[in-house]
Amino acid sequence: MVVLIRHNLTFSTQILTKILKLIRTDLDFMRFIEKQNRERVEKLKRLRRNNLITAGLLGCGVFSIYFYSMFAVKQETFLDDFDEPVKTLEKQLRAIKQLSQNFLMDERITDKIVKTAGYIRNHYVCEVGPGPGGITRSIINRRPKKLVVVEKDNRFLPTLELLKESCEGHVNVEIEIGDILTYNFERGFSEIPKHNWYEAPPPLHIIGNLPFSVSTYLIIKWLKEISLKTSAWAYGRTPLTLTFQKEVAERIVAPVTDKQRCRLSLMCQTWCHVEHRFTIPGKAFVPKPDVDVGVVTFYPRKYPLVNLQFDVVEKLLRTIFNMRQKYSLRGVENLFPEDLKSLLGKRLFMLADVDYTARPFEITNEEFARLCYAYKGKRLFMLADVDYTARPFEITNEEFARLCYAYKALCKEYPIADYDYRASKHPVEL
Ligand SMILES: C[S@@+](CC[C@H](N)C(=O)[O-])C[C@H]1O[C@@H](n2cnc3c(N)ncnc32)[C@H](O)[C@@H]1O
Repeated sequence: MVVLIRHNLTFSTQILTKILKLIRTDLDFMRFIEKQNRERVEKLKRLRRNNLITAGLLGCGVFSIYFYSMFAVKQETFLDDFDEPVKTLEKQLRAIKQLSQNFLMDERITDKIVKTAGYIRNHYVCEVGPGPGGITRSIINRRPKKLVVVEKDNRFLPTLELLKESCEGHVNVEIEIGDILTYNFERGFSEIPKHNWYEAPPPLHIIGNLPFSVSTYLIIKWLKEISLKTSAWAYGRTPLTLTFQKEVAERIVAPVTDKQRCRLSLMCQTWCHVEHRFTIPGKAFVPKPDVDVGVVTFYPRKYPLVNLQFDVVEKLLRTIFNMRQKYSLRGVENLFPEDLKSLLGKRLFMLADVDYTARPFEITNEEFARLCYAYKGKRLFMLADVDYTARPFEITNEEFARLCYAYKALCKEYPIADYDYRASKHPVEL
C-alpha cells in the first residue's frame, strides 16, 4: 500500500512538473505573440499616421488647385466685367495696351513694391494708376492714414469703390478718376503740414506701377516740380517708388561710362538719389508685356548737383547728348552762333575744366554741373568764391578783388580774340 502510494506520489509530481513546464512555455509563447501583436499595432498606427499626412497633403494640393482656378477665373471675369462693353477680344486688348495696362496680380510682388517705399503706416500715399487694385491692397494692408488713387480709366471705379468700402474706418481712401499729369497734389493733400526741405522728408509717398506710355514724360515733369519745390514737393522731399521698363530703369541709374548713360540718367541724378531696387519679370504681369520691369526709388536731394533753373540744365543736357558717340564739344557748339561756335564751345569746356573730347556718357555728374555753371556764367563767381545772387552793391571790396583775380586768370588761361584786359585797369594790383 505504502509502495503504491509513494509510486502515485512520484507520478503526480512528474505530471505537475510537466504541467508547470508546459505553462512556462505557453506563457513564453503568449508573451512572444503579445509582443508581435504590439509591434503590429504600432506599425498600423504609423501607417495610419502616414496615410493621414499623405491624404492631408493631397487634399491641400487639390484645394490649392481649386482656389487658384477660382482666382484665375475671377481675374478673367473681372476683365470681362468692365462697364464699357468691348465687343471683340482684339478691341479689348488694344484698349488695355493704350493705357499701358499690365496688371500685377501676385501679392508677394505688390507687397515687395510697397515695402520698398519704406515706412508708410499713418502716412499719406498717392498711388498712380491703381487699375484693379493689386498694389492698392498691399498699400492698404500697411495702414496709411490716407491713400489717394489716381486712375484714368473709369472702368476700374466699381472695384476701387469696393476696396474703399472694405477698409472704411481704417484707411481713408480717395478715388480720383483723372489724369496723373494734371493731378493737383496741393489740393489732394492740403492737410499735410509743409516740411522744411532740409529736414526729414514729409509723411507723403508716391507709389505706382506707372503706365509705360507716360512714365518718362511724367518723371521729367516731376523732376521739374522737385527743382521748383512745388506740387508734391511743396511739402518737402517727398520720395517716389515707381516702376519703369527695365531698360529705362537701368538708364535712370546709369553711372558715368555705362552704356545706358543718357540725358535721363543725368536729369534724374541731378535732383534725386536714385536706386534700381529690383526687377519684376514680364511674366508676372497680366497681360504679359514684352519687357521686364524695374522698380526704382527716387529720394530728392537736399542740394541738387546743379543749383540752376531746370530749363537751363535740361537744354544743356539735350544739346550735349544730341551726339552721343561724338566728342561732347560737337553738341555744345550748337549752343553758340555759327561763327563763334568752335571758340566759345572750347571756352565753355575750359571754364568748366572738362575735357571736350570726352563723349557725353563719359562726363561725370560733377563735370556736368561745372559745365552748367560755366554756361550760365557762374563759374567766375565760383572761382572767386562770391555769391552770384548778390547784387553789385552787396559785393565787398575783398570779393570784388577776388572776382578781378579770377577774371584775369580765366582770361589769361583761355584768351579769346575779342577779350580786352579791362580788369587790369582796376585799382586792384594784378
Ligand atoms: C501698368 S497698369 C498698372 C495697374 C496696377 N497698378 C497694377 O499694378 O496692376 C497702369 C495703370 O495706369 C492707368 N493709367 C494710364 N495712364 C494714366 C494716367 N495718365 N493717369 C492715371 N492713370 C493712368 C491705367 O489705366 C492702368 O490702370
